Amino acid sequence: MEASNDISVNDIIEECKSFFFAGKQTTSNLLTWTAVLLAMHPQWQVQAREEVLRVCGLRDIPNKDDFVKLKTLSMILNESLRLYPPTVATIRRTKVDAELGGYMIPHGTELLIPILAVHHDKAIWGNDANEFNPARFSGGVARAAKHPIGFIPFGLGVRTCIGQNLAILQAKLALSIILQRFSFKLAPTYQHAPTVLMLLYPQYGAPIIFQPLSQI
Ligand code: HEM
Repeated sequence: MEASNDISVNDIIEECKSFFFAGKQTTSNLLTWTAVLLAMHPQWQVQAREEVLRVCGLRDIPNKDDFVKLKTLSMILNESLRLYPPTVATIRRTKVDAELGGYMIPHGTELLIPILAVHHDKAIWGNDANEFNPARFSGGVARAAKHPIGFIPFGLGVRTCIGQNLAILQAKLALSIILQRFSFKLAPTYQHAPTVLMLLYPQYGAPIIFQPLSQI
């Protein structure tokens, strides 16, 4: 029997499941790590809050014109995605025999692209590769690393993440609203233990204490 090119109901259900998984945990993961990093580095939290208040005021939810002005927040999100990329690796399979960096890769070989390792490579990021320094992104993503594709939290090429703009938009929106209203710090029970369970998670959770700015 000839295979049908029609999209079945089952195909659509499977696509929806992919989008729910690919979209939800990754973005909430990004928000978690960014909150942890801002709690660990209060000077960046203050800078991010000052920017949000300057651009959006005390209560207004950022609109589409505001988003491009939130440069510090963009730098912070990029640095968070660099240090703690929710997706730690991606995979490619060669369709033909290929040569890559002087190596012959036979057709059908699976290659693991270690996003987490690339993001912590001192040859690409310098000696402070393991430190939180959003300022490295101040000249834009292209200038942050010594290699043009040193920053790949959303993968690369034709199969790059389809939801990356949505993820950044959601993260900026959520963080702006939080920064406008709360100051936050790590709870004494926080233990820093990034671990991979499909995605990169804080193994013992991320207990954070939020204090309304109105009470400070
Ligand atoms: C911080 C949030 C996110 C991160 C870190 C992330 C990361 C990634 C990565 C690394 C890939 C593999 C790309 C490659 O192999 O080159 C991917 C693929 C994908 N992502 Fe995301 N993603 C995020 C958010 C989202 C959102 C919000 C959606 C949808 C609403 C989404 C949907 C997808 C889909 C459908 C693919 C498969 C694309 C394809 O194979 O053509 N992702 N993502």
